[in-house]
Amino acid sequence: MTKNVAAIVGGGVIGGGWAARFLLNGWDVQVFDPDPQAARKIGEVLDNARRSLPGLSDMPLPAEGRLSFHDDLAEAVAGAGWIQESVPERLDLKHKTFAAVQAACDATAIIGSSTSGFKPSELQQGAARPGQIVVTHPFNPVYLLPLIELVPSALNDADLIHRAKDLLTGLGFFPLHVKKEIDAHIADRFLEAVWREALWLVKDGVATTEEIDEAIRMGFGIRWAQMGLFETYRVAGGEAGMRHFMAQFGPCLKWPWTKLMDVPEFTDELVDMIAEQSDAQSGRHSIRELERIRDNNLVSMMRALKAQDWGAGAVLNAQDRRVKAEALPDLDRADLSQPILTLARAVPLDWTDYNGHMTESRYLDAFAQSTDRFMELIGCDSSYIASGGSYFTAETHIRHLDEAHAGDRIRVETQMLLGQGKKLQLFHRMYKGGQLLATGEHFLLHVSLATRKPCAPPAAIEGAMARIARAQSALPWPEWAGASIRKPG
Ligand SMILES: NC(=O)C1=CN([C@@H]2O[C@H](COP(=O)(O)OP(=O)(O)OC[C@H]3O[C@@H](n4cnc5c(N)ncnc54)[C@H](O)[C@@H]3O)[C@@H](O)[C@H]2O)C=CC1
Ligand SMILES: C[N+](C)(C)CC(=O)CC(=O)[O-]
Repeated sequence: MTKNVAAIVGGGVIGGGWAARFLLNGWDVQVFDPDPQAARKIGEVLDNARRSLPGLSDMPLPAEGRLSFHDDLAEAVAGAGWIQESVPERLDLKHKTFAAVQAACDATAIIGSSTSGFKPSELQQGAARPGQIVVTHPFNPVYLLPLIELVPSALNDADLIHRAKDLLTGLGFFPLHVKKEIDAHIADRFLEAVWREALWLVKDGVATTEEIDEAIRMGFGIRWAQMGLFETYRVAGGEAGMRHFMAQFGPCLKWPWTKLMDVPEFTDELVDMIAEQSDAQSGRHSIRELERIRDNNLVSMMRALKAQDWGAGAVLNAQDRRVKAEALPDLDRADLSQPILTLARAVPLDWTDYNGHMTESRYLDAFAQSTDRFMELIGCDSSYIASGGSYFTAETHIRHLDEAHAGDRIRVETQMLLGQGKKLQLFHRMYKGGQLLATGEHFLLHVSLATRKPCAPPAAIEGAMARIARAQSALPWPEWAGASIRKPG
């Protein structure tokens, strides 16, 4: 398979985020940025991405790609299948950049622009191959947030849009196809409206930057992460839903609740006032610290949404399902004479504790995921469970042998000690590379979900367990299996 190569043209806040997203998804990344500090800055973004992105999923990311920096733009775009432009938001600079890129890049490569506001047709003006350039507008931090506004013009053909969607989806993004080009696309229209209103509130002395941020993050900001605007307001309409909501609150739009159409002038006085308030609010943290706090919160919230299979969480789950078959072997692909790989993933940020390592309860969480996978392998999958049979765990013994940290890749291999009738006894070993981190021994009983009592499993499950038992019969009994905590003295 040929290696995927991305070129990053402009490696600042956004280009650095794109570089991290590509690299951690296995792409080689070639960067062009005239800033002599670009390598350091991208290195710091990458450090943050490595601790946060891999653990967002319940499946492993591919091996990291190779990162290189180039003084020559032509060299940076050579061989790249995706070129992401993230130079400053100036149309003349973007045009100059596209001309230089197109003089050197592959004609079939996709050139995505991170522009926050320019329409694709504006970006394409004067280009050698206008149809090769499309808006792919990301959200900061690009390595964590799923949304990409994919905005084509009439000059982009269906094949390019299709390929762009596929590649972005493969990188774990949610490409939102914006069908009608418009200044500032969809999301930045909102952000600009909210930003203008906030500027007025500060300028008029109504609220400080801190009070405005509290008004957002203590209330509607949390709501918006899960239901957006329309679904939230539908619920707010009570049993009569959206119609009632509009009847009640529609007229307010004509009341003096909004100043949105006027833009406050960015006088030195206003800039100083906002910068000083912002320093007072958050100046005790460095920007990198704030980024880490933001990433911790985002990962925890998105993983909570995963558990609900909702919104951004559903996007992450869909990505996990796509890579699962590749990441975890089924019974026909596994070497059954050895312990079976039942978990491969990175340690998520929200699995770590005050000691700075994976907390004890998450060892059980990981082993429980391995047990679920083993159940799936023997035929106790979601459709079987829906039909009324399952396993309950009756006893567990975990030994914690070594530490794991956020972003570390871990895997669990499972030996079946007993799989007969209603009894299932599993011995999990958790590794980081070649290092044994923990063992978990679990005794389970097959049950009827109707009676909640133990009962024998059907022949298909018995058969799968017998197949594994035969294959693993030569494996030695694990040291510590059957043991419990020793009596003191
Ligand atoms: N910062 C944000 O929140 C977001 C920004 N964007 C968009 O991303 C683009 C980049 O913005 P930021 O990363 O925030 O800016 P930035 O100022 O952090 O980074 C721009 C980078 O481009 C480099 N650069 C300047 N001239 C260049 C050239 N001729 N060739 C290659 N690199 C060059 C600079 O050295 C700098 O590293 C803009 O179009 C912006 O609208 C999109 C989403 C969010
Ligand atoms: C402020 N901004 C217009 C650059 C914001 C964006 O484009 C998206 C984001 O990440 O908020």
